Amino acid sequence: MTTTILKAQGLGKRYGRRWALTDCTLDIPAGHVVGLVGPNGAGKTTLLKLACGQLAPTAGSIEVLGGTPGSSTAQLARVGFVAQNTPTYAGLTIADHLKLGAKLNPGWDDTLARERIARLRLDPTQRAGKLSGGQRAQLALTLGVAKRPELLILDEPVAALDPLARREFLQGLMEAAVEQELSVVLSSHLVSDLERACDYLIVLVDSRVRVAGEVDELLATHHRLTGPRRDPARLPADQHVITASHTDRQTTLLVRTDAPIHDPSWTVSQISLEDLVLAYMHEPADTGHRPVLEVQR
Ligand SMILES: Nc1ncnc2c1ncn2[C@@H]1O[C@H](COP(=O)(O)OP(=O)(O)OP(=O)(O)O)[C@@H](O)[C@H]1O
Repeated sequence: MTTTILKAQGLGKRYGRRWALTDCTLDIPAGHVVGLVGPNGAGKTTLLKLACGQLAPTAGSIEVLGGTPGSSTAQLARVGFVAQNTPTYAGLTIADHLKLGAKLNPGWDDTLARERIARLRLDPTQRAGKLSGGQRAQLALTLGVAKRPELLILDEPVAALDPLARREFLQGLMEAAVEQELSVVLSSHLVSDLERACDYLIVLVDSRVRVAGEVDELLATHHRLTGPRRDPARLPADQHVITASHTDRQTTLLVRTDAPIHDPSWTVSQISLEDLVLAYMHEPADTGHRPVLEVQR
């Protein structure tokens, strides 16, 4: 079993003169449910399509499960891809989709597919065009997991679903990940969904990776500091300021540091995953150790 599911080095993709992804360097370990988050147009779909071999890089390199994406039938069989809007064939029944899955995928697990459809109480004779958005997404997920890939990639699979359908979909995804020892990468705009489903996070903004790592580790190394007003540039060198906001008398910082914060003038508080994602979404690409979001109140 490969220990790295995705390794990108200086990866870039250009459409005409416009870069959709720039200088992307990533090393994602196996065994995680990885959340890829970022605003519209950040490059998420581009990265996911590069990972499954639907696009070829313009610059740099990408390896998935130790191989070149889309380079062989064997490589294609190891990676499942559920595209945006969970596409299915409207005129085909659920049973037809399973037959097609069996025909196209050498590792197809028909028992798993049928059991999953039964568990979801879906009627195999129903045409996909007559399913609800949530049911269609579940069908697409079933096709993805029954292929028995080592890595399943999903591009905004829950975007069109209501909160209950989203929860059921993510529950099914997490169960499949555990039961089948499957690594998963999914993109979403909804941090609350990522919080529930993911244990590894990548924030992509303006075609660049801003932060990537295990959720627990990211939350343990990012802190909100509140205290008397001060210049963030004078913080210890190991405290990297992600955002800074000030009132006349008070400064609030979101900092990243591996070391404990001893300065008694700060009140240190934990941050949520949403705080972390929003902070990095504000961070411009070329930051060093200087404060990156200055807000005057
Ligand atoms: N086929 C294409 N031709 C030209 N430009 C493209 C093409 N596909 C994507 N782009 C551009 O590349 C950038 C990244 O697009 P991408 O679809 O990867 O972003 P995204 O993060 O998935 O966005 P969203 O959240 O809206 O789905 C965007 O500026 C987009 O306009």
